[in-house]
Formats: sequence, structure tokens, C-alpha cells
Amino acid sequence: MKQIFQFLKVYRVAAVMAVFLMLVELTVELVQPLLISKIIDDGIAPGDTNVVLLWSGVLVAGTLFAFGAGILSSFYASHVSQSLGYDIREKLYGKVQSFSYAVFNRFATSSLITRLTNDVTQVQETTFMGLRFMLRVPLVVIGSMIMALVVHAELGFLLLLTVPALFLFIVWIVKKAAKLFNRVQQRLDAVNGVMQENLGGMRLIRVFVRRQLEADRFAKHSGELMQSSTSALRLTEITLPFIVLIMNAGIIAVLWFGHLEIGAGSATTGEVVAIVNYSLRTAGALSALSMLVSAFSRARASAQRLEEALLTDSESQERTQGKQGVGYIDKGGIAFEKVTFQYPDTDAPVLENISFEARPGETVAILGATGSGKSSLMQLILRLYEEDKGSIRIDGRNVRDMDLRQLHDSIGYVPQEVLLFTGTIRENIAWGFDDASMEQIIEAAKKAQIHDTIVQLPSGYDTMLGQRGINLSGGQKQRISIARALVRKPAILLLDDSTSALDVATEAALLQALGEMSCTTFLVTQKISSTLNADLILLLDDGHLIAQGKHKPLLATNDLYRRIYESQFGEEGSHVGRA
Ligand SMILES: Nc1ncnc2c1ncn2[C@@H]1O[C@H](COP(=O)(O)OP(=O)(O)OP(=O)(O)O)[C@@H](O)[C@H]1O
Repeated sequence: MKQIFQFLKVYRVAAVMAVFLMLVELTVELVQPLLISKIIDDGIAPGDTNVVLLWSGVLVAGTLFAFGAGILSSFYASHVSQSLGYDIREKLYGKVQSFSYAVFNRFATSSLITRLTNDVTQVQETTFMGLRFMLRVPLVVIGSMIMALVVHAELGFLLLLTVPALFLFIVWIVKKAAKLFNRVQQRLDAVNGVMQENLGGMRLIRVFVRRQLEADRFAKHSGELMQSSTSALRLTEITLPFIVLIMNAGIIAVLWFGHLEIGAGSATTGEVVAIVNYSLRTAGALSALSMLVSAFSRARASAQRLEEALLTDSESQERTQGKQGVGYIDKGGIAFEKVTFQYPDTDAPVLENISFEARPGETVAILGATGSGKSSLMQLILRLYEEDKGSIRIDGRNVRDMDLRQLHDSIGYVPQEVLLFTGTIRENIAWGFDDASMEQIIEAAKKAQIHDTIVQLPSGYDTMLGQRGINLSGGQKQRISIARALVRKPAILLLDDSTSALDVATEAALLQALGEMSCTTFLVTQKISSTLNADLILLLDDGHLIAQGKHKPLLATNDLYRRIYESQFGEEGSHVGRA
């Protein structure tokens, strides 16, 4: 909670104003029963119309004043709570952006979305309620008790008996409910997770006839959410009837003893009415407290989840800025020296003792079975993860010493899973390199073999892409993604199985265009056709670099490479290839 309170500091003036105006409103409210008792005892009972008119006038003026103060207090409270929500969202979003890739993967995306939306809203709403009611409730209760004691000590004492017991009961509820609401938020994460997967994979779900199965999975998680929400709400909802029951018993006691006191001449009717009035106000305040309990319990759970994310370490300055603050790559020569890497929280390394050297401008093809570590190797070059042993050098400099931003600026990366955004094709190609001119965009699109396709579209480069590029074919998406990597003229180009959807002719044209560029290219591929002209082929098997070299020597000396070759070109091709 401490972190969240820090956010309030900026708005302390408005928060104080909200509370101050609420106090004004409250003071008037607390004096009202006293005025009513005066009207009854000094005006109505003796039949003095002037007294009735005078105090009624004061009562009406006070009520209007309280009304104005209440509205102004609400204005300030909503300003504070909405601004607070905005600030927390901003800070959290920035924080998530600053997570290292390993830390980012620790949080489920759906959980981060719930935190950024639902959890922030909970805190926001409770802050509003807090400013308006959190202080008001205890003050109404304490103020009513004091005023009741002032009006009539013995009858006021009855009120004093009931309130502490109720207060302890509410504290118990708050503690219990916080745990339950925490579970509600976790289950909400799960529902969001399933929803995200389902909406993202709608096409696959239909094709695999999994609609019913997925609907069942969703219903299961949604049912669990309903169950935990119901238990949490049930617990908080019993608070209200319980409070009303106890307070009504107190009011009956006040009326009973009040009538005895009036009979004995030691209390007036006005005093009994005033005490009943204070009891009713206390009951109202405690009922509001029961709603606050529910909101506060939820907000507490949400605040804890927000703080967990806010207190998670960002990527270190040293890691992002580099020890020497240098990162731009001149030539693009890459050397791996006995590199071993293991993902955090896993049992075994996914890459072991990898050594190779790619000279500037060379094309390196990485070949290997699925799961052999090809993508992981690329992630190490990008420094999304860092090696555990050995070193990676680019142009002779250890990547660990390089400025991460500059390093990424010098690398063009095309991930295995193409990600396009809602926007025009032009915007998608220029994404990450906003200064790109139209000529540069076209040049990149030509090299990526997608220019001819784009110009045939009715709106050309201004064609709007739907969500994730829904209106394009798989191969078209891949090529736009490649154009995006090329437009920045990178020193190093990493293509992670990015040509899988291209036909052989288009792929050959693309590789030729890439070969004419001066960048060092890493090409993860399953197709031997892509490796034929590579300067270096790395053959990975279960995290080990079992062979490296050019096509012909590998074909002649390595059994696995030859088998892969033969599986794609047939044995005939193998003899031709070796010749
Ligand atoms: N974020 C991660 N956390 C833990 N393990 C991971 C992570 N990413 C990948 N792995 C594991 O590392 C191993 C290598 O994965 P990697 O993605 O590098 O293989 P790959 O050769 O690129 O496979 P593919 O051809 O199927 O893309 C796999 O066993 C995989 O399960």
C-alpha cells in the first residue's frame, strides 16, 4: 500500500480540499439532530412559532451549505482518484516496458492486462470512496457518540455500547475478505488469459473444431471466478444486515429507556428524538462502512498486485546503457566463444559450448531440428537474454558492454511469429524507424520482394492492415515484416524462420537481394535450399553445435546434414550437391 500512497502525494492539496469540504458537510449534518431537538423542545412543545421558524431557517441554510460543500468535495475527490488511476497506469506501463525479457516472461500477459485495467480501476474507485467516506464514517460514528453523550449522558451511553463491538466485527471481515478478493483477481487473470488465447486463435479454434472444447474451458474458468466472487461478496454482504440488526436493537433500547426517562422527568422528547437520530446516522455510517469494507478489501488485493509489478526490478541501467555506453555496430562481425545458456528457472542449458565466427557481411544459416536452440541463439545476439558462460563479441566488443538501445538500432530482427499492427502498410514498414522516407520504404519493400504486391493493392502503401494483418497472406506478412527489418539498413539481420511461407523462387530472389546488402545475415531455416549459398552453416542438435562450415564440405563430411539434404532433394541431389 505504501507505494500506492506515494502516488497520492502529488494530489495532496486536492485531497485535503476534498476531506476538508467533507468535514464541513459532516459538521452541519452532526448539528442537525441538535437543531431538531431544539425545534421540538423550545418551539413545538411550548407552541412558540418564532423559535420554530428561526431554527427551521437555520436548519435549511445549513442543509444547503452542506449540499454545496458535498458537491465540491466530490469534484475534488474525483479529480484525485482519476488522476491517481492515470498516474499508476502510466507508471506501471512504463515499468512493464522496462522489464528485462526474462522478467517480462515471468508475468502472464493476461495478468499484466488485468493489473493495468481492473486493478487500477479498483484502487481508483476506492480512493474516491475513501476521500468521501473513509474519514466520514469514523467521524460520523465518533461525532454521533459524543453528541449523543452531550444531549443525554445515560441514553448516549447505550449508543456507546453497540459501536465498538460492531467495529471489531468489521475489522475481522476486512481481513478475511482481502484473502478472498485476492483469489478473485487471480481467477480474473485466468479468465482473461483464456479469453486472450481464444480471441487470438479464433481461426485455429474453428479449423480444429475446438469451439465447444474452448467454450467449456472458458466456462470452467468463468465458473471458478463466479464461485470465488460469490464467496467474497457473501462475506462482505452479511456485514450490512448484521449492522442493521444490532443498531435497531440499540434504537429500541434508546426508545424503551427514553420513555422511562421522560416518565421520570429526566429527559425531554426532543432529547430522545435526537439520540434516535444520532443512532440512525451511526447505523447509516456503519452500513456505508460495510460497502467500504468490500471496496477496500478488493482495492487492497489490487494494490498488492500493482505493487508487486511496480517493485519488480527494471532492467539495470548498466545492462541497458552498457559499461562503455557504446552500441552502434560498424561492420557486424559476430563471434561466439564457448557460449552456454540456460533459461531462468529451468533445469538444463538450451545451448552448450557454442563457438563460431561470422565475418562482416557474411550469411550464416542456422539449421537444426525444432527445439534445438536456433531462436535462443538469436535472442542472445539481441541480448534479450544473456549467456551464462563464454562470451559473444560483435566487432570485437563484448555485447554485455554495449548500449542496448544502440545495439537494437543496429540489428534488423524478423521474429518467427510475424507481428503486424493496425495501420497502413507504410506505417508497418516504417515502424521503429519513423524517419524513414518513402524512397527508403520502397527500397526495403523491393528487397523484401513485396513491392510489386503492394503497388497492385487499390491503396498501395496506404492500404490499411486489419488487426495483425488479417487481410494479408502468410507470405505477404512475412515479407512486410522483413521489409520493416531492412528499412533501417541494419548492420546485422536476424531472420528467424521468416521465409517459411515463401515459395522457392521468391525466397531465392529475396536471398539474392539480401546477399547484395552489406549486412551480416543470420538465417534460421528448415530448408536446405536456403543454406546452399550461405558462407557459414551452423548445424544445431539439442543445444550443441555439431557441425559448421559451407554446404559442400558439410555434405561430404556430416551424416545428419546429408540426411536432411537427401530428405529434401532426394539421394540424386546429394551426389550432385557433393560433386
Ligand atoms: N522462454 C523460455 N523459457 C524456457 N525455455 C524455453 C524458452 N524459450 C524456449 N525454451 C526452450 O529452449 C529450447 C530451445 O528453444 P528454441 O526456441 O531456441 O528452439 P528452436 O530451435 O528455435 O525451435 P523451432 O525450430 O521450433 O523454433 C526448447 O527446448 C524450448 O522448450
